[in-house]
Amino acid sequence: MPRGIPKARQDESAMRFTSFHVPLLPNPKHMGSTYIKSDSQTLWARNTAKAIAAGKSRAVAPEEAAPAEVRRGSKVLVIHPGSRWLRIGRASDVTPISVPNVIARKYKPPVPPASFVEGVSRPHKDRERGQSSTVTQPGDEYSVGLASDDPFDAKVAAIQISLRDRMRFYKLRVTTNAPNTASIFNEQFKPEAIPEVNDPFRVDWITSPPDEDTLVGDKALRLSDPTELGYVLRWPIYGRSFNTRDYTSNQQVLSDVETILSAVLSEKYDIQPKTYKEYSVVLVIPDFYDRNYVQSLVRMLLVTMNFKQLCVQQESLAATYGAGISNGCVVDMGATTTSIACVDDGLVIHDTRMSLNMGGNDITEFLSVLMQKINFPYKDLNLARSYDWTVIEDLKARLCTLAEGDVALNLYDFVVRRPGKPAEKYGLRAYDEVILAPMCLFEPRVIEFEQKRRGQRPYSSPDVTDEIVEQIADHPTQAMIISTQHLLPPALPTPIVALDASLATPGSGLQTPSVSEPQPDAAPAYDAEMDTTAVGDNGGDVPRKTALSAPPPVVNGDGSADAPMEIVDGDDADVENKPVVEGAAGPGQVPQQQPAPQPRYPGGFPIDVCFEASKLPLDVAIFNSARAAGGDDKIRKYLTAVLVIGGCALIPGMAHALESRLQAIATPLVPNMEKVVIIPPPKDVDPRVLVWKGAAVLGKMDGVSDLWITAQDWDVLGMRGLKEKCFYL
Ligand SMILES: Nc1ncnc2c1ncn2[C@@H]1O[C@H](COP(=O)(O)OP(=O)(O)OP(=O)(O)O)[C@@H](O)[C@H]1O
Repeated sequence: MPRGIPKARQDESAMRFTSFHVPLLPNPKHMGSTYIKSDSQTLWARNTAKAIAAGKSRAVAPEEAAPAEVRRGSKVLVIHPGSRWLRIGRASDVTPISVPNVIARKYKPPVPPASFVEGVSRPHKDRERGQSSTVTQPGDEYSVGLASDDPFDAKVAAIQISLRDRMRFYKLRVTTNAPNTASIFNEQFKPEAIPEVNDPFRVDWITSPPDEDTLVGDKALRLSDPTELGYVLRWPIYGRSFNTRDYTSNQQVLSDVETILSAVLSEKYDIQPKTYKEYSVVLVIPDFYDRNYVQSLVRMLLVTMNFKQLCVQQESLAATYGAGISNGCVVDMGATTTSIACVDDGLVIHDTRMSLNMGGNDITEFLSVLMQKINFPYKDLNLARSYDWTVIEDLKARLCTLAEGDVALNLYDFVVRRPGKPAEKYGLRAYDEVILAPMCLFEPRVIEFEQKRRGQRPYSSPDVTDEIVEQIADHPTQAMIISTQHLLPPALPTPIVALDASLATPGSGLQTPSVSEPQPDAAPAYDAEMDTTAVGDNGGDVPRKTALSAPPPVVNGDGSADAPMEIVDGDDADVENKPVVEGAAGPGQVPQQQPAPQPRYPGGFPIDVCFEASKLPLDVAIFNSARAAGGDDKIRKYLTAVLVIGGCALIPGMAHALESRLQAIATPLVPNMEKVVIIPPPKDVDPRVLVWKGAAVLGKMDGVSDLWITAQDWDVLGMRGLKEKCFYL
């Protein structure tokens, strides 16, 4: 304080005694950036200058004078490719067009039949007989406690136990014998034919081979029998990359993506290839993206299709723009994937990104299996046919719920529309099937993760795989998430179980727990007893296990990810899915002496870390994502702002189902945990298009001009240019 001036007078005048300006500390978020630090950056300036010069010369050319009024964003296309839907539109549009992301391509005979990979468990009997058999006979008992040696029944029973506990907690009555009553009704139901004139939703099937070599979107799905008509039907995007199972080469899949895009632009927007150079593109990519996927798409758009310039945005970031928030944990539940990421002031926090290998398709499939257990009245159901898939998708959208209060033995109806036959109206009785199906996201034991990745080849070329390895090593989120699994007592029912210790044998690829030395990060062992009391006043309003049998703490001193092999999600059946090396000793056998080779996965880990993490139950994964953002403060911050989007967010009761389960996990683990809050999408905004809308907001902003990269930039800088312009890494 300056001498001679009483403190009171200083306060009164409120004047500073110096004009020296103390500069603010640099923002730590940007300190890692190399932006404007290397010579290569000057290319932006040069390319921008070139573009401006080109613009000026056009402006003086009278024949190319710009139109007086152009709506902002009308020359910007926003493209959000999904595994089921392609969302596309001009940034100036209010909503995008949603087109099924599918293509039918003429094929030289023999045409391969439509591929359908079962992603969820099925009863043994179904597997033996083929897909569309009914299982329950009138009088059969199908309920909790069923004495059956079929692992499928055991899995369903476990989900039912969880449901019953929740219903008991909410004091809801369980209807005994409901499956039986429903089975008898469904078995006897005879459909009623709807005359064509009375069916406003009748489908105009394509029954003879059309002239076009390719059909896209809805038109492709109208082929009565693609194989018979000489077409192969394929969905080029799967999960957060390309569908490599159904394509033999990367070029084929890219060619299909390009064909779909140009067909949609031409048919819906009348934008022809020769005018692509006038349009800029905002491309929405997954948060946990595959570099090679992004690389290929960008090259296709800038070089092959020749769009003017491009900007890439990650889904969760776009979602926060769409919702008008700057911080939150974004949970995007799509058809094949559920992705989670926390966004902090307009930046995706790397270590919080998670991608679960499950979504709406699993709910659809599981619903169909459950329906067949109660004698689904439409006997010919075959999910490989697109019109039968639509029947179950429609039932799912109308019937499925996550609100326990909605569980009742209800009567529903549905219509089957098949080529060459009149539409048929069926009646259906169902009980808890409508809630068990979506519960598979929280109890993924019925999902066959191993089966899903069978037949898929890595899209990346070898050198790009190395980049992914590097990426995982740099951002070991998933490794960390798995390695810290043992700290988590799960919400009811147990989503994580200890892996049978007998499997942790030398040569099995799994390590025997070592607890000889105390570890600093070791978690306290949990008691194995169940406690189904309520958690707290409001948030903890579900029964839960407050205690769980956790294995001995197994944290490697160096924090490596091999230790967590002692815990996996799922049930014992998942053990089959582990990378057990041939020749490993089984329980009670003498282990072989010679060390078996360790399977090597990306990042040098003995397990496929991303794959294992992709099996986590939804609530556990969200908690882990928030935890990966930092300490308890971050968990409180992100769990009080969970933004749920994507098609599955439309399931009634989803918000409460997430809230209650997350609260049950967080309350005992996080001191002073507040109430978990699920942020609804803005009023009247469909959660399926929120990401697109957010990206469109960006496409209309003036500031976005700093984010564009041109074909020249791409040519010189490639992915590096993209990262520096669009991601702020
Ligand atoms: N009302 C509804 N109730 C339940 N599920 C729904 C509803 N509407 C859509 N879905 C499901 O949402 C899923 C599609 O979600 P979305 O449109 O976000 O997919 P996508 O972006 O193509 O998928 P992905 O994110 O996996 O690439 C489908 O499984 C669909 O059945």
